[in-house]
Amino acid sequence: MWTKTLLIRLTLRLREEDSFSSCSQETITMDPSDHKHFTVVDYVVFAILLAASMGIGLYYALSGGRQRTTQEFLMADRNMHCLPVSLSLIASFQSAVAIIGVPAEIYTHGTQYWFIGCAYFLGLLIPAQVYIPVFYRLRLFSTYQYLEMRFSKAVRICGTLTFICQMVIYMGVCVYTPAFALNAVTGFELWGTVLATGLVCTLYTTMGGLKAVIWTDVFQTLVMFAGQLAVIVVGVQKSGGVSEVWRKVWEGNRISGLDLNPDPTERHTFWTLGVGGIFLMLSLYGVNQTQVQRYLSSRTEKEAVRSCYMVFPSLQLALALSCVMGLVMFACYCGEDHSDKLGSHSTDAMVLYFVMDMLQGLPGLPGLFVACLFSAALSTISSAFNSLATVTMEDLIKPHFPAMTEARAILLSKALAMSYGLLCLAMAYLTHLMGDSVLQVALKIFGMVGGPILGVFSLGMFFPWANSTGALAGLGAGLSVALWVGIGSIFTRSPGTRPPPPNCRVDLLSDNLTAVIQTAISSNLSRPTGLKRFYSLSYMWYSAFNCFTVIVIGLIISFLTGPMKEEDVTPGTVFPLMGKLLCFLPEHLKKKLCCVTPLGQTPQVFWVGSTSVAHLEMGKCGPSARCPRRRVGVKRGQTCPASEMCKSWGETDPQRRSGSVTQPQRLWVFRGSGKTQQGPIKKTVPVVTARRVQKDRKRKQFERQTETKLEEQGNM
Ligand SMILES: CC(C)(CO)[C@@H](O)C(=O)NCCC(=O)O
Ligand code: NA
Repeated sequence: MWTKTLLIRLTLRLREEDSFSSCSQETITMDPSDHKHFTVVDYVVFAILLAASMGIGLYYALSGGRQRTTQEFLMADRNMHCLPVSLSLIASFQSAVAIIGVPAEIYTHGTQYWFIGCAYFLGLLIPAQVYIPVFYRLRLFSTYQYLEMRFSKAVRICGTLTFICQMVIYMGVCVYTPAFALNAVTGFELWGTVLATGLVCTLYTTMGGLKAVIWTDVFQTLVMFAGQLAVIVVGVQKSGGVSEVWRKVWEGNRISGLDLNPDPTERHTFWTLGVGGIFLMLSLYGVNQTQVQRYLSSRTEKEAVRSCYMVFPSLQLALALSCVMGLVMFACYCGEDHSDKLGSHSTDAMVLYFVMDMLQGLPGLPGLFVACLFSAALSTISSAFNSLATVTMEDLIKPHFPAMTEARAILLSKALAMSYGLLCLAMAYLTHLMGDSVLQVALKIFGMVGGPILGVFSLGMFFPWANSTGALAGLGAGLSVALWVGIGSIFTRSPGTRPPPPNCRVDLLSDNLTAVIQTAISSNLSRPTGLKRFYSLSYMWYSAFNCFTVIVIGLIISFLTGPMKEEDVTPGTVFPLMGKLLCFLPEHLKKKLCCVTPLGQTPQVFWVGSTSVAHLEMGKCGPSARCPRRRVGVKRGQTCPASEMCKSWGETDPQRRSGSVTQPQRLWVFRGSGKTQQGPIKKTVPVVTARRVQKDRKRKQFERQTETKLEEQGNM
């Protein structure tokens, strides 16, 4: 295999000669000791970013419901549109790590990483079609509530703790990256920057709740794109235009073809990126609380699904921008080693060096790029803080203190956001000690800790036989194997010397050839075997591998300890995957094979006046409603036994039971399957303002229908 590549490269080499990059000769005029690229304009641009973010936080702290309910603070009143939600979804996992790490990856290893874009198709389609409908219809507060409904409290707590670990470690990398890069290049105080980032972020997250987090995300995502675009435009211009950049990256062999090598230890191939990447995407966009919280804050399920689809183009754009930036950097810097000027061997730091090099002398642009880095970081950190506060509150604290007042709960949520902020600063220090490429560190964390979490959710959602013991054992096994491989990989990593900076032309130095052949031969000879081979599994497979470990162990233990029956599983928690895949089979066969119970329908939200409530209490179903409890033979608009209605609805709204409702009320009514989820319908959301009522034409029409129908029924 390698000999073939070598031959091709050799031919390339022999064909070409001469020339050095013109770009680098022109532009590297920077004095290595000169670390100050910031003019007053730059500081102003950067200050505007921070001020605007704080402003948005303040706005939501003082407007609307003033963040006095957890429903508003953590769920944005479940009233968001898809556009802000989708921009906020990309912002969650697109941090300074990607802005700096992806160009560094492309610069050193070529465009192979770009194939991760292929994983976005299924990686977003599956969440939209499978995970979002399940979570949304259960009307959860936190994803981990799902684990309790499907399995047990213990699974929920273990899931929550795993998630907290994942996010806190990831936060460390996120806080550290921009601070580290800035320090290396502009001489910004490292720990001062880390502290400032943490502080600003904690403040606006704490003040403005999820609404502020989502709207600052929108603003920050736009700043992020603008900063990257600025670097690319200026960089291309300085290196002599698009065709010149293309010529250089082509000659430098940076454009990678589709690598179909099936070897799972190969770091980046189409299979590791395009297929392993799907599982990475599922763990991030399907079951990660940060994202699920955004889906749940959407006003309807359709809107949530739409926002997930809308992530696709923006994520492709983000990926393309950072890859192109890496290529432009190559066109300018190939064959040069700037590590002595930087005092650091990290390619990550070199990316920032390149940016500042390009943008110097253009007042405002260095400021814009630093704003871009911080936007990316802040949007990720704020989302993570908010989600951490949510799970700690909903999954760890509230279940043990059910009588806590709302005011107390909100105070505690804020205190939590604050203390997680401090914890992340500590984690930033840990990253500082690790010294790997930041992109790889972040993606490894997602795979090692996120993979097992994805496994538990998938086990519950697709396999009705899985029981609580199986889930716990599976999660434990998944995490252990993940740690084993992850830590093993650190220790078996070949200590080898740092690779030289990539050459402009693969043919430039003929004496390099011997070196290349030698490395190729030695790497071929020292091909890892046995356990070492297991340790050298590509980190892009971590998510998939760990997810499957959880599922396999989970199923084995479940079958050993007594599998669950489909009837015993909480309705709406199992996705009828087999039923959908085997739709061509006759009904009785499908029933035998399990997994045919459809998901519950989205609760139909409608408003009823006091009259209709009275009627409902007397035992009339709403026009499009079925009995909330399964009743055989009850059809649309028919009367169902009063005892059933009052029992189930009385439980959900004590106010209505006492008959004191005078204003329109919102009710959740389930249509379709006839099964109701008792669990999640804990709260009815009271009182809509008169203006909103007028605005919503459809609802009014529905109300009118309700009234006439009920009058008719009353007259009968
Ligand atoms: C999560 C993906 C892979 C999604 O494209 C990408 O945004 C990425 O590589 N992120 C790295 C982690 C970060 O930017 O914080
Ligand atoms: Na971000």
